[in-house]
Amino acid sequence: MNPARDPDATDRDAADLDDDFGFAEPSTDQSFENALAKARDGTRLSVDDATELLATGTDTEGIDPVRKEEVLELADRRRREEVGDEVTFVANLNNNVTTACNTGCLFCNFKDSAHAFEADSDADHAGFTKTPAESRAIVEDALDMGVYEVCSVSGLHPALALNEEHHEILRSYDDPESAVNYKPPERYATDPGTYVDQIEAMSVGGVHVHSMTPEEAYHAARGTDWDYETVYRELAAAGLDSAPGTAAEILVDEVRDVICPGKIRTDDWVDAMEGAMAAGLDTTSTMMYGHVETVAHRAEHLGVIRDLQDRTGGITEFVPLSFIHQNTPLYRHGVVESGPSRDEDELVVAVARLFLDNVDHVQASWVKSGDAHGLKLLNCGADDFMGTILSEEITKRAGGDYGEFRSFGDYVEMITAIGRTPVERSTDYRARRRIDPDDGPHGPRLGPRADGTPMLANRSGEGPAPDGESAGADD
Ligand SMILES: C[S@@+](CC[C@H](N)C(=O)[O-])C[C@H]1O[C@@H](n2cnc3c(N)ncnc32)[C@H](O)[C@@H]1O
Ligand SMILES: Nc1c(NC[C@H](O)[C@H](O)[C@H](O)CO)[nH]c(=O)[nH]c1=O
Ligand SMILES: N[C@@H](Cc1ccc(O)cc1)C(=O)O
Ligand code: SF4
Repeated sequence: MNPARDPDATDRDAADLDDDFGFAEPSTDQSFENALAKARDGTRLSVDDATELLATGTDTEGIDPVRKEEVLELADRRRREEVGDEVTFVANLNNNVTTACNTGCLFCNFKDSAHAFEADSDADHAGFTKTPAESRAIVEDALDMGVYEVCSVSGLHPALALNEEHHEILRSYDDPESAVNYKPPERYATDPGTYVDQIEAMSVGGVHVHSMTPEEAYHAARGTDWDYETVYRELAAAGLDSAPGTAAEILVDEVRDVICPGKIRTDDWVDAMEGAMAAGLDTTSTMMYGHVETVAHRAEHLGVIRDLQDRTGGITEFVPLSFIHQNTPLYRHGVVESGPSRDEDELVVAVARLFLDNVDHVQASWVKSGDAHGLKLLNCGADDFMGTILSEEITKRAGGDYGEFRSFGDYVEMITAIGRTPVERSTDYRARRRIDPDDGPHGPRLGPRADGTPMLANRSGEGPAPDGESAGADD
């Protein structure tokens, strides 16, 4: 066990942490000024350049406010040159299938110990497992509200297998629980079905199914010799349209060893993403930052994503995920004192825009940052403001309280308030609809059943939820 993951650690300051983790202090042979000049000229940035920009110079402690503004301004200009003044968002729904997971990531409070879900368990848990039929009903309901996409990411439930053949393989192990993290569905109070069952259930009425992260694809292949392309092809045949690039966290193994020792390593994550794209799926890419990593790790992570995109071209967007700390093991055990500062959020968005010259879209998240700061991030290089989502469990359980829903009316008001043009998009950004702010009331039109009716308007007595209040589907 890594001594850095001392569960009794308390009240350590950042300097101690650096020592404890044994991470090198960021320093490069590049200067901030040179890196900035390269960004200004549009020269492709190196990982060292990105480190300097993220640090506003590794030669000084902390973030220099004047240098930060220089980086943000360049990124905002680059955004305008590359994608213009439109701000996109998607009419979508989150449908997490299960919170049962034994992977033990220390930044995550979404998961519940899978033992608590067993039929004969007395343990209390606040989580859930949905059957395929329940998933279908939730998606059907959301289709009627006009959604284009269902985004589905879940815990690695021990009874989840790709398909029946996978169940047979997993069952055939001696001691499948410890050998391949498997327990048969009959041991649990609720059977989630197979991954294929869940995708088939959600793939209804022409909705776009965005699901199966690299970590889930690993789980869907565990104990077999199937490669990722084979797994994703099977899922695509069941109706999967694209894969979320979460489970990326920080794509540097010395950081993964600390925050998610049970997860796949960086090379495996990259393999899974390549497998998804070889199977013809689009993907998104993410980085969850602001916990134990240094700016050099963030820069290296961006390097991994840019290289992957050079090889594949299938990444539609980059989604920075600001670490929400309040209820997580990392914070409760005193390993970190907080998530990232707003300055860090702004610099991550800006440097992503400048460094990822082959990824068109950078997302700002109202779930992670709230409306006001989310809008600020749209002036630091971001051009997408995520989606309506209707339900949010990951950030909420981690302690975030910016709510679970934004209506088209909210979006139009926010985006026009910063002088930009609101645009409804498809998941892959190929379908785009500019919205005339004066032509309200606003609702989705790209979804297979969308007719412009405001979302939630056809639900009795329910209006859009104000900030901080739940408007999502019940789990
Ligand atoms: C909760 S997992 C669910 C899917 C699957 N189990 C996996 O790990 O890919 C999805 C992603 O949520 C993000 N996440 C989890 N906890 C978070 C937190 N406290 N703050 C910000 N993002 C978080 C992580 O990037 C993680 O990969
Ligand atoms: N940034 C967050 C997202 N982003 C995902 C988008 O809503 C959408 O699924 C994607 O852009 C593909 O079209 N989702 C969350 O649940 N939480 C976030 O913080
Ligand atoms: N990153 C995923 C979706 C996602 C993001 C953050 C989360 O906490 C959960 C899911 C995507 O856009 O493809
Ligand atoms: S991040 Fe995903 S794999 Fe890790 S504990 Fe949470 S749900 Fe499980």
